[in-house]
Amino acid sequence: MAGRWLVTGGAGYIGAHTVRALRARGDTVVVLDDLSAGFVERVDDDVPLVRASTLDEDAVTAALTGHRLDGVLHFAARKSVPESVAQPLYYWRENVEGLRAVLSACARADVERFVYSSSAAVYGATTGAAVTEDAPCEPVNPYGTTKLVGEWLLADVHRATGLRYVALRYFNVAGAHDARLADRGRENLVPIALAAVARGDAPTVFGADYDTPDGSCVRDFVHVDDLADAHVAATALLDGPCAETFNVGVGRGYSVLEVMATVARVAGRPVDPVIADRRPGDPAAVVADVTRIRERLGWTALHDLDDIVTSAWEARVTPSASGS
Ligand SMILES: O=c1ccn([C@@H]2O[C@H](COP(=O)(O)OP(=O)(O)O[C@H]3O[C@H](CO)[C@H](O)[C@H](O)[C@H]3O)[C@@H](O)[C@H]2O)c(=O)[nH]1
Repeated sequence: MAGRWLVTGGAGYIGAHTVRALRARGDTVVVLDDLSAGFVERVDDDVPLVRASTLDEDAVTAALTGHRLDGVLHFAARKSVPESVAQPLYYWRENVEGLRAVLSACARADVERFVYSSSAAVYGATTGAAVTEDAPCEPVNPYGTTKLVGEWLLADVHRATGLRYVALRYFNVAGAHDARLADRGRENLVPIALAAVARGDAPTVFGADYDTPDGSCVRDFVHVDDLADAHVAATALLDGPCAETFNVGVGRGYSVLEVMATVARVAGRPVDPVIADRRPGDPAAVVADVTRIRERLGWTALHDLDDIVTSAWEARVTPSASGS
């Protein structure tokens, strides 16, 4: 059934890609975004944009009732690990209090379908083996803590009111559908490495002495278009009672050095990275077990690392000081 969705953070990188995928299915979308990190150019002219913070419960309620919406995809949040370490109170307000306010608005507007952006950061330092959704959650930074508390809040509300929800734990998201929707931030490996190579600078590898095949960290890189499709697939579960959590990754790890080699190939330029010290807080390997999402949703990633880096290279835009 085509839905009528409020997409919070719909002017952000992942939110805007998901708006595109929902509309391609024929769903109706209203975006709520305070544009603190999002960009108005990412919102199509024929999509209503409510310029408000998720902390403004009355504005969220009015958007839900005014547009007769029946579900929420909640992307609006802060997502920088180092920033969360420096400013935990800010992260608890934006990510936890923001979610609480949106859920409260849902209760007031009788909206009972909810998709939540969670993160592999909820697991903390994993053993390196592919991690299932039942693995212990022991986040190692405030960003991960706020995402995990959000999952607990959803579970509590589900038990109390029957709220139907799906929580998606994203692994390392990269790539772009096109330049307009692309990630404009410089917070993650792929955009940082591509920007360095475009400038003619050597990218940096944080640590080549890990207990991994080539010594650099291993991550599970998922294309943002695949992630957007996972959200569309997840909405189907909300037609009935639902309280589920899924990893969203490819199920295969690539090392930072493998990413550098892919960047060199895609950019057609030699890349000779600088090997630097380990970055504090980095687990050696984080890879998703994707059995559950494949079996329950029939979703599987279609794009590999080559597609991810190629799409990000083709869509690269002028670096901005902030934004995502
Ligand atoms: O210039 C760089 C940038 C990053 N890295 C390395 O590349 C890997 C990936 O780093 P990112 O910062 O791109 O991503 P993280 O794995 O640290 O974190 C990402 O994935 C997490 C979940 O696993 C959270 O979702 C988080 O928000 C998201 O940024 C790390 O080993 C990092 O040290 C480099 O070597 N050089």
